[in-house]
Amino acid sequence: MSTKNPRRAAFDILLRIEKERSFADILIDHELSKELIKGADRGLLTELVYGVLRRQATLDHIVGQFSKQRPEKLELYVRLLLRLGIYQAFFLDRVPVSAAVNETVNLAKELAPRAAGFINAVLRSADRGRDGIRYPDPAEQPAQYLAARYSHPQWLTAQWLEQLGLEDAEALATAMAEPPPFTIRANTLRIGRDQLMERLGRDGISCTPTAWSPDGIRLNHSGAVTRLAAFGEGLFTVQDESSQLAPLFLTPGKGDQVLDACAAPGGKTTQIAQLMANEGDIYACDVNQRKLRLIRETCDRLGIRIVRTFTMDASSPSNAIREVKFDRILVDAPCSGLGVIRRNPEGKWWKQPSDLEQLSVTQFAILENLAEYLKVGGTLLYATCSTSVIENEAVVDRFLVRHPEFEAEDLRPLFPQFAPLCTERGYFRSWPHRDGMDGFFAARLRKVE
Ligand SMILES: C[S@@+](CC[C@H](N)C(=O)[O-])C[C@H]1O[C@@H](n2cnc3c(N)ncnc32)[C@H](O)[C@@H]1O
Repeated sequence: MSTKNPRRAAFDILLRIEKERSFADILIDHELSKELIKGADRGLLTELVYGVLRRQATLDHIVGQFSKQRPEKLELYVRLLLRLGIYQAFFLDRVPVSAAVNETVNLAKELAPRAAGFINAVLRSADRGRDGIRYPDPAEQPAQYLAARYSHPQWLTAQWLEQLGLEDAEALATAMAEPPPFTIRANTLRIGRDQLMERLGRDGISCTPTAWSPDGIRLNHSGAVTRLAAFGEGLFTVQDESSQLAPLFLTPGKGDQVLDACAAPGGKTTQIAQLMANEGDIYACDVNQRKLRLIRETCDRLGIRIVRTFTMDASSPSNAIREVKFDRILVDAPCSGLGVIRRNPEGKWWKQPSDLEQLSVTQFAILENLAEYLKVGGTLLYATCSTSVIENEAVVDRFLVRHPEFEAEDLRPLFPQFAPLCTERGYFRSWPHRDGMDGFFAARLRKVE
């Protein structure tokens, strides 16, 4: 049976991401499903694609030191081949440098024959000169330094510096360039966390309990967990620890009427159902009708019966919820995803600072629209997986000014166990480098009159 070179497959995927803005996970899954890449090469393909996307700016910076032409002026094929070669030679212990260079040059002979000599020369001189690579001076040009050294857009490193200062921003930049942890949540409607860990252990999966989430389990590998029998039996779902904390701050109770306004694919919807012991009503809505199927599938798998799904634009009035006053509303808002860029590294290169302002307009419109659907005394939780103040505190502040019937509740006295994860203003904000989970924000707003 024929096989495919994983480096060639990685090149093809990176090319499509550059040209079409396709998502890496979908392209990798598609390639692997063809079963033309075997054994350890399957892991190598994933590592090459994600590694190059995560380290792209650093790889270009290194190329720039050994090429007369600036990396952004190079032909796309040549730039991608050099990124692949430098990534293997500098960041992959499992590939000897000689193999990294030779394999890349062989690929170049096939894909960009006229540039094969140039690629060979750059890779070999980069290897010889690896100890002399220079980066911008962190004291003089901290944003440029973090951007080149840890491979992030410079406007983003500038934002981190403003929020955290150099030392902390450097720790964040380091964490954001690493692969993320792989975390699941036990479906406590069917099994306790300890029991599930025992079961996973018997299946040969090594794991540890999460530090903060009571139902979270961190797996020490990210293999195909959805193929495990325990997944099919609905004993767990995949969800980052930060995302597992948001529903806890909402405190939904048995028998409540709950609106999950931006619900797909349903990670938090199903956790809310768990917290309600599968009793009450959850209206799970999303503007994207196709994604509602994912919520229903997960509910079926986890044995959740109290969720009804609707297509709804949460930023404008809807007939679907016209008659209802809710005890709890979750707004897990559409956002930039700046807190999860290590999971979707391709996305960080597509975002612009102006996106944050635009998103904040939608986020505010969703809050404004949903305010009236909450009962007096009820709680609305506003959450994002963004680290940006523009999408978080600024949206909440603006909402509170316009809606004096709401007040922000300080999470620290209500949840003393999570106080170390809260900001000075009593909002939840997690950071990958400090807390070992994704970057996340949540504000608990109570309707007082
Ligand atoms: C952060 S994701 C939600 C994740 C989900 N809560 C979970 O835990 O699995 C944001 C969702 O908001 C949806 N969305 C975007 N704009 C919306 C709008 N105007 N009204 C309702 N949903 C919207 C997107 O389709 C996306 O599924």
